[in-house]
Amino acid sequence: MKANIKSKPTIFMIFGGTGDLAERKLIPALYHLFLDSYMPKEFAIIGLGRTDYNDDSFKKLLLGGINKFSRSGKAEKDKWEDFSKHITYLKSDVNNEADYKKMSSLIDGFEKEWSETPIIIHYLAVAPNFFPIIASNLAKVKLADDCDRTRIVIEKPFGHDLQSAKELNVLLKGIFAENQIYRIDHYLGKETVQNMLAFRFANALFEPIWNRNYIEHVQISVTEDIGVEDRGGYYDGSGALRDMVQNHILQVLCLVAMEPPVNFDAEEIRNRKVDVLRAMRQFGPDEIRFNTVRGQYSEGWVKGEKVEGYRDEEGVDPESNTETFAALKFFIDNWRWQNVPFYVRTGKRMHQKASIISIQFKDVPHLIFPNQSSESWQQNRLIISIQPEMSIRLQVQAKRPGLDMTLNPVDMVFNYDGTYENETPEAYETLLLDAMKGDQTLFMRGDQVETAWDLIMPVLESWESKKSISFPNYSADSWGPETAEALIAKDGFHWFTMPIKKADKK
Ligand SMILES: NC(=O)C1=CN([C@@H]2O[C@H](COP(=O)(O)OP(=O)(O)OC[C@H]3O[C@@H](n4cnc5c(N)ncnc54)[C@H](OP(=O)(O)O)[C@@H]3O)[C@@H](O)[C@H]2O)C=CC1
Ligand SMILES: O=C1O[C@H](COP(=O)(O)O)[C@@H](O)[C@H](O)[C@H]1O
Repeated sequence: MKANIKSKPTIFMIFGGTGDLAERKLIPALYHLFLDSYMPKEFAIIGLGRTDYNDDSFKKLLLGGINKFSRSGKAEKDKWEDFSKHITYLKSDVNNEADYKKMSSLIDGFEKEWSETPIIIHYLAVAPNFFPIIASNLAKVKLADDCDRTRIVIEKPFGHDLQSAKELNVLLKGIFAENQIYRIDHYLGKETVQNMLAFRFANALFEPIWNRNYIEHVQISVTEDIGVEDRGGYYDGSGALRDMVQNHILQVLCLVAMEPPVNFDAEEIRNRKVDVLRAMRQFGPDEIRFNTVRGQYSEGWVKGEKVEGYRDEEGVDPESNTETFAALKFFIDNWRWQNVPFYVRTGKRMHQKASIISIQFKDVPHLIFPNQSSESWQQNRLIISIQPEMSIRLQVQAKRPGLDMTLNPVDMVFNYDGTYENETPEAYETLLLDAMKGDQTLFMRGDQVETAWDLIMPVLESWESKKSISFPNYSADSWGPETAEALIAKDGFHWFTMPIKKADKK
């Protein structure tokens, strides 16, 4: 992939430049944008943190990150040298006002030498408790007030609940205009997630059947095989509902369920998405009891190795009642989706890493083929696999070759592998480039975040008030608690799972 559209001169201020996210995601993404000629000629990356680095030792840290985490493997020496000329480290503490003056003079230095006034992107890759102080201090040194010039990228989590999300929005909106605020949700940058828009709105075929008349139910399943890894401290105060459902899963659901936008403008797309959230049915006590399930993993065996239970993970309270699995049944109260259940589930330490949207269509009105067994009969299903396989499959019934009329389900498959030769960019590449271009389509607007919190608050509150749940209730390497199967089985359905390929088998 080689670019021919250049952004304006740009300065990336990476608060938390010495942290895990910068090392694993942000710097490798910027490096790839540079390799693919998307970076402007004049750009600077200013890494910020308290650790005692100089420019050279900081660059060494980042090179290590690229070599380990970049999608193209180790950096080529000359390319890295060209790229790293743009990197500077500024030792600074976000709480120290004097350090913002240093930031300001560093920026002034670039401005004086460059051909054009640069865009300044403040990327907040720090713990959320620092978001307010950074925003306020940036305002004090006038690094926030120019709408055309300064942008702020806010990492997740955006708030811990509805109240804190509202407070953060009020604070940010007191300093920045909405068109300067980029609330990141990295799922929206994934190639396959963006493709939902193309699939639905660039093909005439699907729109007529994309509704309650033809669709029986929808599933969105984001299962992970990893545990909480080294993020136990954060995760234990969060849980699956906050960590995955409130943001990534609801954003994906919006793309599946939204009405056709009239154009591809950021505001239009975001308006249509927020319409879905507004139409989603609120959870009352009965819905919480019957339509939600939570779980927590115990120890188990993964690929022949013993893994710890959640309560034994580092940073986790040994008596923790935080959920590592959540499954919910949602309804959207509008004309298109009335009475179509949307089942979502997510969990850690599950049997397979797979993010899948499965859309099951209604059965044929009358079956003319007698004697078909239940194994050979599958209602039409559209499976959009977000990752790791990137594909869209349409399951249809076909006649099995033979002398009798025996049917079986077959897949019509579009797989990214084998269709496209160019490599798929990482979500952060797309999102950082959009932030540079000033395109907010794939970022969450303030009202979207609040509406999503509003929807899940009753569930969070109910789960947090009822501590008597008997956790752990699923073992590592399983498909989650049995009650999650029951949630969907009582409606006559099953969770769809991707067939495990030979190479993936344990
Ligand atoms: N890591 C990931 O995969 C993901 C992270 N996120 C989000 O990104 C953000 C960062 O996460 P992550 O990188 O994992 O966290 P880390 O703990 O790895 O990094 C935290 C960063 O904050 C800096 N920092 C801490 N205190 C101060 C201070 N007083 N002044 C200046 N800098 C400070 C640290 O620098 P130093 O110690 O040098 O001061 C470090 O660079 C969080 O909001 C997280 O939720 C979101 C999705 C995924
Ligand atoms: O935001 C998060 O996402 C990751 C999963 O992201 P993916 O791109 O690997 O699917 C999840 O592991 C993490 O807990 C959560 O904070």
